Amino acid sequence: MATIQWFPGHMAKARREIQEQLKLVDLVIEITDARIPESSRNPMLNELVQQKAHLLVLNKIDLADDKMTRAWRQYYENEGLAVLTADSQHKQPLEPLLKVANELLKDKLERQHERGIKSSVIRAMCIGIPNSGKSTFLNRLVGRNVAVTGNRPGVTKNQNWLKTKQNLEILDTPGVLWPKFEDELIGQRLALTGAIKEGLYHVDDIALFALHFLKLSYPQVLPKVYGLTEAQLSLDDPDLLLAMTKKFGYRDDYEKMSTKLILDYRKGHLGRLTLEQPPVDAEVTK
Ligand SMILES: Nc1nc2c(ncn2[C@@H]2O[C@H](COP(=O)(O)OP(=O)(O)OP(=O)(O)O)[C@@H](O)[C@H]2O)c(=O)[nH]1
Repeated sequence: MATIQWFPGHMAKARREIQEQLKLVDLVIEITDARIPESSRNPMLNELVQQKAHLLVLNKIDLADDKMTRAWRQYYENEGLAVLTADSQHKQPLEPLLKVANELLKDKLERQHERGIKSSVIRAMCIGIPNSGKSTFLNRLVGRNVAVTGNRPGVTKNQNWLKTKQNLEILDTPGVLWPKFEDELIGQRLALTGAIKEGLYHVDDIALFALHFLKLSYPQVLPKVYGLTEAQLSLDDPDLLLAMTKKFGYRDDYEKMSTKLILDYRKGHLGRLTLEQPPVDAEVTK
C-alpha cells in the first residue's frame, strides 16, 4: 500500500477513527519497526490507548541488530510496557502473542470466567505507522492472506473480525497513524527504512545519512560489503558517495548509487543494522 502524505486533516481523521475502533477492542497491538523502535512510534499513541491493554511489537527483527533489539526490549519493559519481538515476514507470532495477551487481560478473563463465560474472546486491533508491517503481521496471525485496508484518509471500510485458531480475534482494519515529522534525524531514519513515501525526500540526502551512520556505528560494513578502501573511507561523505558511484560504473549518476545503497539497507544486504539506540543506557542482561 502506498504511503500517504499526512496533513492536519488526515491526522485528525485517523485519530477519530482509531478512537472509534478502540471502543471495540480489549487490546491494542502497536507495531513498530525494530530497526527504529522509537522513531517508528506515533507520538500520540500512548495518549490514545490510555486504559486499554497495550502490547508493543518490535517487528522486522530479522533486519535488526539482535543486541540492540534486546536493549530496546529491556528499555520498553523498564518503562512498564509489554513487549513482543517478531519477524512476521517468516514466522508465526500467534503463540507468544496469545501468552502475553492472556496475561495482560488476566483479570478481565477471570471476571468473565466467574460470571460463567467459559470461552472468552480477546478482541484486539493493530496500530502503527505506515510500513511497520501491520498487514504482514495480521496475515501471519490468521495464517492466510486477507485484504487489509488501513484507515487511511478517504478509504471507506467495513470492519470484520479476523479469527485466529485461539481465543483471539483481530479487527481486519489496522489503525494507520502518522510518524513523527518534527526532527530531521527521525525523518532520515524513517526514509531509510521505507516509512516515508518516495518523492518526499532526496535519495542522495538519505544515502549521505546512511554513509555517515555506517561509518560511525557499523564501520565494518562499507569495506566488507562494497570493498571500500581506507583511503575512500577517509573521504567526506559526499566525496565517498561519488567514489562509490564511479566504482559501481554509474558514471556521475549519484542518485542511482544512492538508491542502491538505500535498497541494500532495506533488503538487509548490509547486515542486520539498527539505526537508533535506547535513550538511556538500558542494560542488556538477557
Ligand atoms: N524482513 C521483514 N520484512 C517485513 C516484516 N514485516 C513486514 N515486512 C515487509 O515490510 C513491508 C511493509 O509491510 P506491510 O505489512 O505492508 O506494512 P503495513 O504496516 O501494513 O504498511 P502500510 O499498508 O503502508 O500501512 C513489506 O514489504 C513487508 O514484506 C518482517 O518482520 N521482516
